[in-house]
Amino acid sequence: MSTPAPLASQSLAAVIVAAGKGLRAGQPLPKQFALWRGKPVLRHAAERLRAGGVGTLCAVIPEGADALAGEMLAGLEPFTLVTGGETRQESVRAGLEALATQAPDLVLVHDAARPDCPPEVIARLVAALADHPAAIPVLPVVDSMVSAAHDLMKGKAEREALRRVQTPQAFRFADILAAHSEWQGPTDAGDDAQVAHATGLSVALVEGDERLHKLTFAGDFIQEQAPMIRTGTGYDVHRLAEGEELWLCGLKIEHDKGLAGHSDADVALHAVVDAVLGAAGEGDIGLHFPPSDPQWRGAASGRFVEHAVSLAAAKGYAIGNVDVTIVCEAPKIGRHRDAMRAELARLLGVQAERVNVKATTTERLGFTGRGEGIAAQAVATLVAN
Ligand SMILES: Nc1ccn([C@@H]2O[C@H](COP(=O)(O)OP(=O)(O)OP(=O)(O)O)[C@@H](O)[C@H]2O)c(=O)n1
Ligand SMILES: C[C@](O)(CO)[C@H](O)COP(=O)(O)O
Repeated sequence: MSTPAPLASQSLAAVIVAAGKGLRAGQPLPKQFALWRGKPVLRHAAERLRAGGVGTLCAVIPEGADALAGEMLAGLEPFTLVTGGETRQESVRAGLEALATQAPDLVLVHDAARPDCPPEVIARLVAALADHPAAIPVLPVVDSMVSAAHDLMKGKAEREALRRVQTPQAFRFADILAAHSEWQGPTDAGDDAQVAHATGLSVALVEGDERLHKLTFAGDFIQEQAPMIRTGTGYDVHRLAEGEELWLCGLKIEHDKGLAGHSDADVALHAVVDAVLGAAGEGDIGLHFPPSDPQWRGAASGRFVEHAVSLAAAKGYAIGNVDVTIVCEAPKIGRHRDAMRAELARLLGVQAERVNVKATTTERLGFTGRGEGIAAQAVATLVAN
């Protein structure tokens, strides 16, 4: 077994197996090349791995599919294309052998047919490799289980001892390459964890994610047709306090008080971030940038906007338009409106024409009326690429 170096300094590559026939999915093309949420399944899988920190990608594809796969992966260089085998196991081995000249420290082996890989799963897998040569994402079984003899129940199966296994599966590269090379059994192992385990490697189990669902049947494609347009709303409030800076829509505004908060407390950008995350189905700002995390202390909220836009882009969506309303008695927003609009558009990566900044007072009523705080609400639409 290879000795691990500190994880941060280790190179991470991925083998994406995309050489199957996809017969059960019944798509006009093998399922990994079919469109899902507006983009080819293989493209989604590759983009999500990149977003999770993967460097070199090796896509294992059917014979003769180089041009098609190359077009689908354009812009995601560096990647290599390798011809797969009759079974998934043979395809994985071909991918690992193709990576051998680069000898990455760590490798993820991933089904192209699982297009939505959350970066946090990759983080959990890589962290587990500090203590184990292999790590796989698993989920609990929620239905009761039986063993079967044809169409008759044979006996009860112990659900508590079972897990559903997903990909990506993570390995120290030298170990999994050796395990595949040493394998003497039939070449239809269910997955690479089985190959690793059979050669004596310990395999850590980390929490998987339902988003890693494997596209298998025609229904997976019918139900997953992406809406062309998605909408999200955001709302945020921060307290006005003396001695604080006032940041609104990414601009520092001169005022006798500023907004208090863990980051720069830009209440308008926070509302926009929540609107974009909401439209993308990616939770909220607290999930991605927890106030308990010291790295976000004093952070410029523009970073949060850019991250939300990148998450939407990874799902195949671009900003349609964003409309934000700032609710305060003072300062007066009107004279800053054009600059705010321009800066917000820059952060969102769109023309200013797609952005609108409004302001209102609450007629001196409530906390905004008394000048105790500023509120903001936003609406964002996303359009499928
Ligand atoms: N010889 C093979 C078989 C499968 N795979 C890949 O392994 C993953 C998981 O396999 P599965 O979902 O079973 O895909 P298919 O074998 O293509 O599906 P089917 O059994 O419906 O034909 C898929 O990304 C598939 O492309 C592969 O690279 N090489
Ligand atoms: C690798 C795998 O996706 C882990 O769950 C699974 O074993 C693939 O099985 P399939 O029969 O090739 O769909």
